[in-house]
Amino acid sequence: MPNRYAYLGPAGTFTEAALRQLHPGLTEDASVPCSGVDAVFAMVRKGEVDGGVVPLENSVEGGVTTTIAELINGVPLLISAEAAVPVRFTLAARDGAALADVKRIATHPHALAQVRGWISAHLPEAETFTVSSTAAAAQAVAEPGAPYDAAVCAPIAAERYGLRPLADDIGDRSEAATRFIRLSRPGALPAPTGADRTSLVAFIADDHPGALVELLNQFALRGVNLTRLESRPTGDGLGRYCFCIDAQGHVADAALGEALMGLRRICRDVRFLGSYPCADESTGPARPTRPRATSNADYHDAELWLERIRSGGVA
Ligand SMILES: O=C(O)C(=O)C[C@]1(C(=O)O)C=C[C@@H](O)C=C1
Repeated sequence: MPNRYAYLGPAGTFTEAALRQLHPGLTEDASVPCSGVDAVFAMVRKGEVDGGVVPLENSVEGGVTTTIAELINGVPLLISAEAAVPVRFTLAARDGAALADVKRIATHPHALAQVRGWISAHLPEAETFTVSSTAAAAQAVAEPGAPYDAAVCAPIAAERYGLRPLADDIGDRSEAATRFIRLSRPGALPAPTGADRTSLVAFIADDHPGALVELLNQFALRGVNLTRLESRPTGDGLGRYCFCIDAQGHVADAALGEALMGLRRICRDVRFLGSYPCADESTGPARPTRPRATSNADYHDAELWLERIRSGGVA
């Protein structure tokens, strides 16, 4: 049986586009739409599917909080792949409706945040409503007696649910993109490709001046570039945070491996979330020039040297 993947549905979401980018040719039976990000995590955790695709962050609106909270808490899952999808929004309505008829607009909260400027310029009187996804908004608008007049969704969702676009490309930022991740149950990691990313969550041991700097130094000293740093509440009380970190490189790289060992020594807990190939340059800054002496060969040479002097050899 082919692998089955859960995703934030229904059909026509940007998440489905990400799933298809990661698995071109995936059949309808092998893709399982879920009504929420938490439902995707639950299906993967229970082993009902082989993996799941969820949004992680958007270039305009930032992190998707449900995804981040699920990654931090509960039964650990691994990120085994990522995809970057450009997001272009359409305002779509039932056939026969004109822009002037639109009084109630439905969409996903992240999508709403990306089209706010357009709505206040073109439909300042319209009320907005948030639903579980952009495609769920399109589906709701298409229903007879729908409570909404229009949906902000992907052009493909408008088409799938038989809606007519009233305005295209209504995003306030034309270059907006969302980064999606594929979740897997813990198991063998994807092999290093030379352009990988590693994700983790660090929980500092005790709050003290410089605690965050100490954490960051583990990467800086070893020439490891970070592509994302986000503090999130641990849920244990006000003022308690953990740090979600994405770093360039694979855990199999000596420098990154040593940085993780450093974190393990100084943190209360470190949740490793996976090493996986980078989607493309749009998901992080261009590869930086590594500082001197942080390559795998440099680390190996230093390890051999230490072994030699420990066993009484000549340095
Ligand atoms: O609703 C969708 O179509 C989704 O895939 C979710 C989502 C998000 O969570 O950010 C994905 C991309 C867009 O930024 C808007 C919504």
